[in-house]
Formats: sequence, C-alpha cells, structure tokens
Amino acid sequence: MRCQDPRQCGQKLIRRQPLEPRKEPEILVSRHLNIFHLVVLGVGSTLGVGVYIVVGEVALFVAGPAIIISFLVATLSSVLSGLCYAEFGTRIKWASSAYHYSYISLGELWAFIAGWNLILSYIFATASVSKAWSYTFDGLIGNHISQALQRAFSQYMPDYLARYPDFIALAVVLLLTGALTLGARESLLVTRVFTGINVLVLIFIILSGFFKGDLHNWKLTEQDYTSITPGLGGISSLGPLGFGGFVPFGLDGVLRGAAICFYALVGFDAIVTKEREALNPHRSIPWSILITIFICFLAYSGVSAALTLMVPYYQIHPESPLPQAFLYIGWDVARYVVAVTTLCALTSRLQSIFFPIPQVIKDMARDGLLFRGLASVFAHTRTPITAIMSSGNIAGLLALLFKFSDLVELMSIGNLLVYSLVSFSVLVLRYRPEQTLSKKEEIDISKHEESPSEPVPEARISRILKTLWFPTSTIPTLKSGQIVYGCASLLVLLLTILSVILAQWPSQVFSGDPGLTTVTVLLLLLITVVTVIIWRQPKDPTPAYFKVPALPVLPLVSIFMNVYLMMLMTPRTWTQFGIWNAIGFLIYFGYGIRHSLAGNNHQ
Ligand SMILES: NC(=[NH2+])NCCC[C@H](N)C(=O)O
Repeated sequence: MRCQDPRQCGQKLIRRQPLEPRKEPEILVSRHLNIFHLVVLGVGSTLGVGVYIVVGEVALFVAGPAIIISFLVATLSSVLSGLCYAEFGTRIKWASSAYHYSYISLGELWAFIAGWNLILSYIFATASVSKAWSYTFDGLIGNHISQALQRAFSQYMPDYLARYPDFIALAVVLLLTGALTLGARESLLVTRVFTGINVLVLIFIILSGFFKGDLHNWKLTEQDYTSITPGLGGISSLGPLGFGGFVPFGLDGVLRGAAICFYALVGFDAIVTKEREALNPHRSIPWSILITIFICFLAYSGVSAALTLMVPYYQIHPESPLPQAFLYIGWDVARYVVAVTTLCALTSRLQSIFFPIPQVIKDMARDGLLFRGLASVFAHTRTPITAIMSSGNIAGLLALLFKFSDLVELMSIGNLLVYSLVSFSVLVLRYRPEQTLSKKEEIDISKHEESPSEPVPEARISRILKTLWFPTSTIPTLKSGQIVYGCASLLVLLLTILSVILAQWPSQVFSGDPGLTTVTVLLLLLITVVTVIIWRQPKDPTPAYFKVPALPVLPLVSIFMNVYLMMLMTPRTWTQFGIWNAIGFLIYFGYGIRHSLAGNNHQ
C-alpha cells in the first residue's frame, strides 16, 4: 500500500477509528466504585515524585517560594484538561487513553502522536521515579554511593548527561521489568495503603512547616545570602539568590516553574480508565477528577509552603529536599521517617506508572502503527513480554544516564501535548455528526445547504460566509463537522503562534513594542472570529454523558494554557523532545502508515 498521490496520502493520515466498540467479547464488570474510591485511586496515581523531589528542584532553581503560585497555574491547566478527559471517559466506554480518543476524533497521524507521546510520558516518568528512589535511598545511607560514583565517573560524563551513571536507578527499573515479565499484577490494596501513609506523612510535613517555619524565609535579602555559614544543617552548596523575597526569579520563574510542576499533577487520568466500574459515571468521574486535582493542589502547595518556610530556598537540597529540611531544623528522627516513607511511596508509585506502558504499546501494535511483534503475549503468564522488555530497557537506560531534571521536563512536555490533543479531540468530536445519521439524511441536508448554481464568485463567497455564520441544520452535519475541524486546526496554529510570542518576548509585548503588539492584537482578533464561527455550528445534542461546559471556549483555553507551558520549556528539552518525536515519525512513515489496520479495513 504505497502513497500514489499526495491526496491519497493525506487521506491515510486522517483515517479514523469508529466510535462504536470493537467486536470483542464484552467483559461484564460490576459497577462498585463510588467517588471516594475513585478519588483514592486518582490521588494515589498523582501524588508522588512531584511532592517529594520536584518541589525542591523547582523552589531551588526556578521559582523560589513562589512555587506555590506555579502550582496554582499548573492546577488550573490540569482542571481544564481533566474536564475534557471526563467527557471522553464517560462517552466512549471501550476506549481509555488519549491514543484512542485522538484516533476516534482526529485521525491516525494525531493518534500516533498521542500514543507515542503517552509512551514517552510513562517511560520518562518510570525513569524519573526510579532515579528519585535512588536519590532517597542514597540520602538515607549518607550519600556514599553517589559520592563514590561521582569520583569514579564524573570526568567521563558529558555535560548534557547526569553527573554519574545511576546504577541503583537502573537496577530498580530492571527489577520491576523482571517482576512484570514474570506476571506480577498491580495491587490496588498496596496502592490504597501507600496512598493513606503518603497523605498522613504529607500532613505531618505541612504541620511541621507551620510550627517550625520562619516567615522571614519568604523575605530573604542579599544580606541573608552572604551571611550563611557553609555546612550549616548539612547543606554545603547554595543555589542562586535571584532578587530575593517571595518571588526571587520573577514572573518568568513562576511560569517556567508551572511548566515543570505540571509533572506533579499528571496521573488523574487513571480515574477515566475505571469508567466501566464506576457508579453513576457521568457524575462520579468529573467530580472525582476535580476533587483529586484539588487535594493534590492542597498537598503540593502545602508542602511547598512548609519547605520554603523551614529552609531558605537557596539552601534546599535538590536531591533530598524534605529529609534535609528536617535535618536543617534539627528534627533528626523525622528526617528518617520522611525518607523511609518517601521510599515506600516511590516503590508503590513505580508499579502504578509502569503498568500502563505495555498496554499502550500493545494497543498501537495491534492497530498496526507499531511493530506487530510488540503486541505478542507470553502464553504462560499472559503478559505482553516484548512490550514490557523493550519499554523497561529504554526506561532503565534513561534512568542510568539522564539528568533527573531532564526526565521531569520531558515527561511534562510530552504530557502537555497529549492533554492538548485530548482537548482538541473533545472540540472536534462534539461537533461531529452522529455516525448513525443515515446517508439519506446527509444527502438531504447537503441538498438543502446547496443553492442553485451561482455563476458569480461573489455570490458563492457570500453563500459560504452565510453558512459559516448561519448554519442551516440544527444537528451536526458532515459539512458543519468539517468546518469545525478546519477552524479548530487553524485555531491551534494561531494559539501556538500566540504562545510563542508571549513566551519568548513577553516584556516587548506588554511594554507596547509596535510590531509585536500589532501582531498579538491581530492574532487575538482572528482567534475571536474563528472561535465564534465554531460556536455558531450545531453541537451533538445527545444528553447521555458528561459534557464539558462553555464549548468551544473551555477546550481552547485548555489548549492555549498547555501549549503556552510547553513553549516555556528550555531549548534542550525541546531538542530531546524533537529527537523522540523524529524517531516516532520514522517508525510511523516507515512502517505504521503501511501496516495500519484502519488502512486495511478501508481497502
Ligand atoms: N502518566 C504518567 N506519566 N504519570 C506520572 C505521574 C507522576 C506523578 N504526578 C508524580 O508526581 O509522581
């Protein structure tokens, strides 16, 4: 199956999967999960490395105490994405990942991009959690391993890799891969118990911060910085001071911090995978997503406040922030309690992060977009052995060689892209005609939309404009669906350009630079006009599932926030992200496009 002409090739990129379930035996499961169960699951899949390590890195290098505001921005963007996930979760019961959602509404190429970045997100998350595990373990035994490895290897490690190869992190990933290959299953009980312990320890940390914290740590000045005695509280090296005070690295730092903190809020999508087991899903799924995000926001902002009140932000330990904070305030026992719980929490986190990877790989391989061999299942243990081994080995290699901060940023950027695709899919799908709309109805409607031949081009243009503004049908038609798809794609492009301008030249735009301000205003005008065109089109009237409110604005704001946060990532993260996606495109255009099952069905 070769691309004979560009049009045919283009058609292949947008072929879609049907909305209806695949013809597979229905597995009957009882609906028994209420909002509480779903929230426990959501919090269990979301709270993790973010709260134990990322908080320290961001407060130290990027945002200072204003990390609390960074979390607020990241939370807002997660809430919008969460609502979009909820709509899909309650509408399409057989599908449970952004890969399927994009395949159903946007087409094959976008689905591949979503799936490939979902794999990136999970693999990089696994590598970062194992690295966090290794840091915490090493901190607990006095940092002997890292010091020895650094002495032996640091001169051989190039600048863009970690300071030393992290063999503990590698061993952790390989052990996990081995356990999964042998058929280990995710234990819901273990997740629940650890989530409980996790929440208790976090409450303890937050309370300690408020009792032992010093408000002066939010008003630090150059004088405080220069008067530090090195080695106090076991913290030898200092981070940057910036301008001091509560927002030492300015608005820029707060927003960049939000892009990284986004990592900490990823995970609530696990709730959507339980649609079939949820009681009253069109209410319980959206509510549990919102409650989960709210609880996580409270935990993250509380821990950030406690940490930055206990220790001056430039003295936070990047690899073991919370245990070192307790050492700093002289609570030695608490330090060990926090370190041990962190290890337990990270162990439970590792299993829940790794589990979905083989499933996404298997789904894509079964659809023919990735190599078929990756879908093969080992008969003895019924595990997708090739998918587990390949993803485990890649995650192990990344954990061994990559910097922790790079792993975190890459997971964030990949997930921001995936969440944007889900919001885009909601927008397109809600305006798409029901597939049950019979051919006859389609023909009737399009006949109705077509007027007798118009020889004058002006008449034709004015008719097209009229259709854009005053659509004739009250339910979505093929034409209105196409208009929305085209307009939504144009909006994504315009929002991306706007995000680039706002992320790269914010001061010029707001200080009234004539060129950039004019471009920004024009972009905003165009975005408004195209949004209104989408808003005028008829929407799917089915009331049976949860629907995102304020369409089309909410998904568009969600896309804008996500893309804007992506634009704040460093050039280095973009380069690594580009390399990952270039490899993906090579696989898709070299293999997937020809072996796609959707393509074979079409033929
Ligand atoms: N689907 C994922 N990539 N999950 C990773 C979740 C990371 C989680 N928020 C944490 O802080 O540990």
